[in-house]
Amino acid sequence: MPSERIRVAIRVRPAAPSAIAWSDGRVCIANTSFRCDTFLDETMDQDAAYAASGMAQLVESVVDGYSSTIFAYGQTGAGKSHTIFGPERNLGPATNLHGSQEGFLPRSVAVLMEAIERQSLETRCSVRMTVVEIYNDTVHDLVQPSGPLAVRWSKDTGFFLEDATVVECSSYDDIMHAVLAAAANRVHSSHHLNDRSNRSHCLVTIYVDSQAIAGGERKYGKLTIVDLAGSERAHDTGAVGTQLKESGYINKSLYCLSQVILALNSPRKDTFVPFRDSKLTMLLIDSLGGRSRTLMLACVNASPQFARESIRTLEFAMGVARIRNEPTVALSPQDKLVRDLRAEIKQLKHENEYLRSLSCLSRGQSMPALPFDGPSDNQVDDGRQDGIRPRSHTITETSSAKLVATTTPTITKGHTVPTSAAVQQPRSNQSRPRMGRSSSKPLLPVALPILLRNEPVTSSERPRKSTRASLPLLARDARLDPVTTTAAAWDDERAADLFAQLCQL
Ligand SMILES: Nc1ncnc2c1ncn2[C@@H]1O[C@H](COP(=O)(O)OP(=O)(O)OP(=O)(O)O)[C@@H](O)[C@H]1O
Repeated sequence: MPSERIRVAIRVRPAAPSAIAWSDGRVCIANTSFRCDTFLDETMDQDAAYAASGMAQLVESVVDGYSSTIFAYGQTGAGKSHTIFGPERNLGPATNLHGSQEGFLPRSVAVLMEAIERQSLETRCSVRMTVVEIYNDTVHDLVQPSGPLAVRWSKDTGFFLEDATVVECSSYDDIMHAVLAAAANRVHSSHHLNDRSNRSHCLVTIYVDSQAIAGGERKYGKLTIVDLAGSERAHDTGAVGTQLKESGYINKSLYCLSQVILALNSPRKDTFVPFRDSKLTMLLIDSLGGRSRTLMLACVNASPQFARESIRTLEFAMGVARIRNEPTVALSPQDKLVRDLRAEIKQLKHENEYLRSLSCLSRGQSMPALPFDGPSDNQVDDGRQDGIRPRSHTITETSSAKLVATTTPTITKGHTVPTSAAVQQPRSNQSRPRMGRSSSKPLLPVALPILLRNEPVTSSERPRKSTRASLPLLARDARLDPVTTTAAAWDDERAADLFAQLCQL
């Protein structure tokens, strides 16, 4: 999957009067406007907000081995927990979700379990989950509360939680029971802006391991749903004592998050990204600039009283929206090694082929037959799933000769040649071949750069009309690599016809 930007949806908590307006793809608060992907206005219920957010597509890709993250950010009382968990928190069976006020989490679990069910005839999946909170910059298990959990680093898996309780689940109800029990253990308290304010960041992570029943690669998808604690100012909340201390930790970890986002948006590629500065940023490393597909819910209160805080939330969201992630399928180390080696072999074959053709050209010889005909279909790893991108264009056997001849320098099945910038001209003019009867122009210097660049032939570059006489002869040859074919035509009068054929297709 190509790299993709983190998407941002703005969720508005209703208030009357409202300070927030939306027009032409922009949100406007107190004369400040922001562009945004998705605007979930105050009239939308949870059903409509979930459908418009696009979260369901991210959740479904978890079954294919991708990581997806949704995180809710915003001022205290802006509706983060309402959006993620729903108002009542007495979550019912999946069938009751439609039309209810349940939040994004139960809806995502329902979508996930449906996707697993749909694939159950071909794919075997196992589901596990953890629920933790980060309170005062220490991580606590919410499934079986105990002492703080250590965050460790491993070369293979990145940051991970040591000894977190992992719950095996086989149904929607299993997951929701665990989530509910865990949510009840979360630290909360009351202040001026929220009767039930969460004092910690909560991370629900659902792991989906999948493998085709017929065998093959084992994939490790992951869905992370994060309800962040709200940014707050002691002046507004009236926090003192423990609450004030909690407030300090919340704001510090959100500040670390903003520093990570600032660094990720730096134009300098070597900018240090301070992921290690807080537990929150360590655990979100995959979701920000990593291999996850991520959606941010920027929660704002529509009341004019909170316009300043809402603007700060949206400024933060605009920074997040510039970050690009590289969604990647997570494989077992063995499967990953096999994939990488296949991709490397394929690349080396291409390079070898290209060097052989260059070497033949520079000696003025036709190119000997290649020892292989490109990787067979079941060997080809097109890299689409694990984010490996080929270094130059590739055309498959099914591509038409027209495409081959006019739009790309690449020709035979799965073979690739570098772009024209890398192509060298023959060293000596004397050794250059001449065009056939119909032209005295040397063929190669004219034809090769045209064939190897990624543009059609212009009218001034076309050979004279008479050189196009015997096109049918070369119709089949036009499917061949132009480097190979042109090289074969060094000492051959058919070269001009070949060139004409390629120009005409
Ligand atoms: N879209 C909405 N529609 C109706 N009520 C909402 C909406 N959003 C939030 N609320 C209500 O506003 C109150 C505060 O919301 P919530 O607890 O979700 O805020 P929060 O951002 O999670 O706050 P904190 O960071 O302090 O935990 C709740 O009573 C909630 O039901």
